[in-house]
Amino acid sequence: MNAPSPSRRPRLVLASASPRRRELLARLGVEPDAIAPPEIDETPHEGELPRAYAQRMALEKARAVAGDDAFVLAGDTVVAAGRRILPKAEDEATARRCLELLSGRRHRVMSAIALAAPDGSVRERLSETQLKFKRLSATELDAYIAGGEWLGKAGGYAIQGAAEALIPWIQGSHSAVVGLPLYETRALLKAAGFSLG
Ligand SMILES: Cc1cn([C@H]2C[C@H](O)[C@@H](COP(=O)(O)OP(=O)(O)OP(=O)(O)O)O2)c(=O)[nH]c1=O
Repeated sequence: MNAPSPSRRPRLVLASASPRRRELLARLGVEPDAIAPPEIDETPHEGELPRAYAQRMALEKARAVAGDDAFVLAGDTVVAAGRRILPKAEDEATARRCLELLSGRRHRVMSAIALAAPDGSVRERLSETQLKFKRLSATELDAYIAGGEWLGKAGGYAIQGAAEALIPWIQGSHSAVVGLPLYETRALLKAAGFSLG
């Protein structure tokens, strides 16, 4: 293992542009030594299933960020309606289409994490959560869209905001839906030698 950093633990780079991942990591008492947004092609492969896609993305993000002497942590959160991978909503029309699809039904959120070690080895975990959206009326849908919280979110919603009031049922991990499954992340970091209490 590496020489201990001044914080007396291995160096850690968070390979993510997402402020939410940083905030969630802070809840484990971990402040990354550096943050490096990964630059990768996030296009799903033809016929790729949501779980495999989330795992591939987390792995590619971790590998895309050079670790030199540091561990690199990356995550990927995918909203799946059956075998379909819902897009990250970058415009209103996409968010609306996603929410119309999710309205009144159950869906899954796959949240994958990957931790690359300085020696090149990678540990991975996956968290799968099921959620149900209430059946959204046109007024509810319009109000949610007007709120703008969908921007940049997989599946066009953010459970950490107003959308939680539209979700009567969840089975799995709330933090995984927001972007970093805390239980799995803690386990991976501990297995890699981080002391997290
Ligand atoms: C479903 C859902 C997704 N999201 C977010 C989490 C992720 O940021 C985003 C899914 O996109 P990701 O590709 O997982 O992450 P990102 O592009 O935001 O950040 P990076 O790749 O740099 O780490 O959707 C929420 O914040 N709340 C939710 O309820």
